[in-house]
Amino acid sequence: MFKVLVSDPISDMGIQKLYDAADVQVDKKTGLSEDELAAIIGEYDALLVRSQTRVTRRIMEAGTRLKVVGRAGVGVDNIDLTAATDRGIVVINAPDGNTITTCEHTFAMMMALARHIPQAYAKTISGVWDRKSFLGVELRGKTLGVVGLGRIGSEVAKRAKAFGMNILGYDPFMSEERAEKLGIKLASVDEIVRTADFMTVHTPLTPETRHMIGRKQFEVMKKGMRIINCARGGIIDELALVEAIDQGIVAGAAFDVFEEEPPKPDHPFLHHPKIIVTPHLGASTVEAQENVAIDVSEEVLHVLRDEPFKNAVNMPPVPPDVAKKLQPYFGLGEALGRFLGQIVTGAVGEIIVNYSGELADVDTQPLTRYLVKGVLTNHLGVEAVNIVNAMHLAKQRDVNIIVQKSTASKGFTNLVRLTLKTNKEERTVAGTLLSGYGARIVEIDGYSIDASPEGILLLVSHNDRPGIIGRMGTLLGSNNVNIATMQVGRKSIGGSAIMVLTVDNHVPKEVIDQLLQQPEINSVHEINF
Ligand SMILES: NC(=O)C1=CN([C@@H]2O[C@H](COP(=O)(O)OP(=O)(O)OC[C@H]3O[C@@H](n4cnc5c(N)ncnc54)[C@H](O)[C@@H]3O)[C@@H](O)[C@H]2O)C=CC1
Ligand SMILES: O=C(O)C(=O)COP(=O)(O)O
Repeated sequence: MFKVLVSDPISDMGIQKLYDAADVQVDKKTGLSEDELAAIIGEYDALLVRSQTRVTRRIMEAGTRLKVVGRAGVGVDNIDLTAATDRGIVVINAPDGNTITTCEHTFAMMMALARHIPQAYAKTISGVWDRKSFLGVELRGKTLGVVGLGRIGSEVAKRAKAFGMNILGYDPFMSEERAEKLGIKLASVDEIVRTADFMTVHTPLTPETRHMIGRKQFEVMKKGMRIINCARGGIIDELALVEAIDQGIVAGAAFDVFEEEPPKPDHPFLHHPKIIVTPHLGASTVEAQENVAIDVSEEVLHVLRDEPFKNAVNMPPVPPDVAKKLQPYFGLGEALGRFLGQIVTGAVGEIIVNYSGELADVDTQPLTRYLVKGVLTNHLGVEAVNIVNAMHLAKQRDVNIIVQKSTASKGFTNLVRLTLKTNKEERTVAGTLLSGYGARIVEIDGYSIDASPEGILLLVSHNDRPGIIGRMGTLLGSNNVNIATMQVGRKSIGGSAIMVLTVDNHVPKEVIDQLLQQPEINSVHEINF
């Protein structure tokens, strides 16, 4: 008999399958403190939560029988994924069940924003009949910019067409063909902020999306823009947004999510006449709550019964024989993926992996998952991609994965070469596992190099001229960025060259901009592992 604990308010209809299962006993105990949960979790095989229960390392460790944690929703911010993975506990979420509901909430916010509904409601019920202050705008004929065209963003775009809106969209994983089918004109974030009338974001919160709409974007933004965020707090810089509204650049904003939830009582959004807010209600409908509960219950049953499951958000254990051979390469594979994922521009259409040397004779499938995971992590977020779903996510995005094997390994006993083809460029990195030294990057876009894929790297492409290296050092040094190691690669004297620096701290955006203004420096990328 499997024992399942439901510790948050989850739809009873949705988890009926668990109640009906002859091999499952369900207990519902909501509102437990961490101490109370830690005291009882040892009896359970599965834990079902929403966002309230904090499933900490302590809970995972006390859950000696715990095989699976199910999240009835998308975000798993409240679950310690590393602790779950360490303990071999599978974490399941329900990514599809609340898509439409959140999309509809986005529209509710967009229309409330366009017609000042919350402000007009408040005034009317206060006894003031004010028809002058709330002149709205139509959606028809306006341009909507959608940043993030995944499940929710694509549905928003579809519905916006029914309102007669023109759609501009940005997502590094959206191909021209899919965009065309959805009636979306692909554009950069810059084009969107300069030309759209409304703008909505639907990305996860990642280092790349944090403050992706900030001061710089507000400076060039079309006057009168209206902005909606029903994704995650922090994608739009809150303080910069308030400034942009006060300067008359942004006409209004509608937010369901905050950088800190719940927001402090003095948060400027809560007192601004042009900002409307809801308390993270995006997924809160009867239907979505039922859907996510059904999906997560089914998946939890699969895990408990040792049947195949698909929505795991952490890493499942790898079979011991495969692990023994490949485990040492997993870190290298993921690092190569993360490296290229952070430097390519354009929509990734093809991932080509070439294994050579001693890897040519091994079943490298699990390793390929790590490479693909690394590539996708940069855009989809650490929470969304794991080795279970990496290939599935790539396929969903029409990304073609090609695996090749060859015996030529440039003198290395093993070599992993990764190439990404996007609609704009093709880039390659190769790495090896050196016994005693660990993972090394040995080639970048055909330049020989020797760098360790860890910490923070700076990749600079420049023209091979005297003085560049010195200028780089001076500029970084004067901005308090300490260089730990430096490698230079070139194909011919005076030709194009690359520099790979390991730095001890993040390089501020302004410093990268200063580097880019230097003559002979063509591109600069900070890469985080
Ligand atoms: N307010 C609420 O209650 C809810 C919020 N959400 C949030 O909504 C967001 C979207 O959810 P889904 O559509 O289900 O996720 P998804 O994974 O289907 O879509 C996210 C999309 O963002 C794209 N993306 C990543 N980095 C990007 C970048 N730098 N620029 C442009 N696009 C980028 C990805 O390629 C992906 O297609 C997530 O943050 C999720 O947590 C989801 C459900 C309810
Ligand atoms: O599913 C998500 O990511 C959400 O943001 C909704 O979370 P909730 O279950 O409403 O706390």
